[in-house]
Amino acid sequence: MSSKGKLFVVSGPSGVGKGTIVRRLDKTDAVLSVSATTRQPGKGEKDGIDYWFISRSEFEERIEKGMFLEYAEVFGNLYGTPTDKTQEAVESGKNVILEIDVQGGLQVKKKWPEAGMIFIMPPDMLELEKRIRNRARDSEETIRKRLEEAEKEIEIGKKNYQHFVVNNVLDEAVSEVQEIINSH
Ligand SMILES: Nc1nc2c(ncn2[C@@H]2O[C@H](COP(=O)(O)OP(=O)(O)O)[C@@H](O)[C@H]2O)c(=O)[nH]1
Ligand SMILES: Nc1ncnc2c1ncn2[C@@H]1O[C@H](COP(=O)(O)OP(=O)(O)O)[C@@H](O)[C@H]1O
Repeated sequence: MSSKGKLFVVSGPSGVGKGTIVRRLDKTDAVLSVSATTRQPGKGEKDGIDYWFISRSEFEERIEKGMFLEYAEVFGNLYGTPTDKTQEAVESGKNVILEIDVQGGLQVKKKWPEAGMIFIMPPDMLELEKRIRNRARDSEETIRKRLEEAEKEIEIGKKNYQHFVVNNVLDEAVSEVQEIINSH
């Protein structure tokens, strides 16, 4: 008999390095949840690997059917965590890591109070801006929106999350998140 896995939420402002960190976590006893989204796939992104890319009408149908553990609209697109896959992984004894925004994080916390809530902080706002710019993916308009949104997300994070990790030196941030997961 294997015991059940645990659920971890990893949030933080866009560009802080959440994706980079969660990709480097130990996957021996953990899986990354693959979210559904209505946004278009980016260059090199694969369906079922990075996201499940679905239409808005399909997404809305799945909301109606109660198929999401949580969902939220972020920068004009819908994002959601499929309940079935999360449940299956937890039942099979795997920890599940959800890299989701703070609105979704709060929904998970309500439904699943024992979830580990991890918030990734930037060293400072200038460094966050640099990282968003380095990605060279967003327009000036989008960059400004993401930075504005970042301030709000950090406020919500501070009030509602349990663990805080500053992503300054990447290796150190990865180790800190790993340690939180291992000791939860
Ligand atoms: N609530 C919720 N947010 C999600 C989900 N999947 C991704 N997100 C968040 O949506 C935001 C945009 O993600 P993405 O389009 O990949 O862009 P990026 O993270 O800014 O590079 C990020 O804050 C993600 O954490 C999900 O299933 N639920
Ligand atoms: N500790 C770090 N120091 C410097 N750059 C970083 C660090 N962590 C991540 N980055 C870079 O910042 C950018 C945004 O990271 P990403 O993981 O896409 O962020 P998020 O998933 O939070 O939007 C990427 O170009 C990534 O390589």
